[in-house]
Amino acid sequence: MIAIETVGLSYVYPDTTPAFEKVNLQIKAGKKTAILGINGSGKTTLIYHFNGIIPAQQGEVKIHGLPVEKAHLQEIRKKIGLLFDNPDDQLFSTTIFNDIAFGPRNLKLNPAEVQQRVEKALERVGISCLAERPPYSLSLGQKKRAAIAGLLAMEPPIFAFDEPFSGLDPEAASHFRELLDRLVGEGATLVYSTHDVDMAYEWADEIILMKKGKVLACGEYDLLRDESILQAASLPIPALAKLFRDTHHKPRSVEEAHTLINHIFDCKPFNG
Ligand SMILES: Nc1ncnc2c1ncn2[C@@H]1O[C@H](COP(=O)(O)OP(=O)(O)OP(=O)(O)O)[C@@H](O)[C@H]1O
Repeated sequence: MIAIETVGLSYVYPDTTPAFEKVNLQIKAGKKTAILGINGSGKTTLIYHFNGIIPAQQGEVKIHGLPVEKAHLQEIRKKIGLLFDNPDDQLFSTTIFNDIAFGPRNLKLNPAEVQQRVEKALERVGISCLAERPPYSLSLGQKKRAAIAGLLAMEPPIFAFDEPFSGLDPEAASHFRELLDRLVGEGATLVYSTHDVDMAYEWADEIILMKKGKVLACGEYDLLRDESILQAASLPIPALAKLFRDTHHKPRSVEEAHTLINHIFDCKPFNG
């Protein structure tokens, strides 16, 4: 099943800067898809098209087959939750609780259900103790968690994240990844933008590689073992792909590489 589809999608900013041109994509449901590219590739502008924050100028976007257009925006925003790179763009209420409750209240859910969704979302991102704090008083990582809780409370089947791990410390990033993995395990679709090839290699099922507003390649994560494609995108080959380049092994995490190396050294004593 296709979660997000774009056909011939192009966008030029009002000052005539082109963001991307004729983008044709199919993002699979239930997968983690990384939109990978250097700065200015068009990743953010593309993601903002997914829920209609930026309306399509040319071409179209469909979410679960439903065109993203004004008449469907309410329905579209139930289907896809979008996280901005900067959580300050997403948090605007007097308290974190009210912020997270904003979406469910808009859905006209009864107060008990709103309360239950907010509490569950706060708990999932580990910030229940911050419910009554005003957003401005939180650290960046805490704000990011609060913004994510706002999406979780809407229970959409698709999540789109612009640079989800920027500004998070390693522990917070790791918790966030675990949370997102759980969501995907429960059937959610995840699409995120990044310029981090190592992260995309380790933590994406599918890759969309962009540069200067063009999609250079789409495919499974091991597309990132292809040095010529990465060169065209002005990106380096992932460290693990480089380390195991001349072997048939494809470890995707340091832990997997560690296990593999131990196994190799157990079999053949190391004399170096
Ligand atoms: N508000 C704007 N007005 C004019 N041009 C813009 C605007 N926002 C982005 N652009 C331009 O559109 C192009 C794509 O930008 P975009 O932010 O979508 O890329 P990106 O891949 O997300 O970059 P980054 O990794 O730096 O966030 C760039 O050339 C950028 O300068």
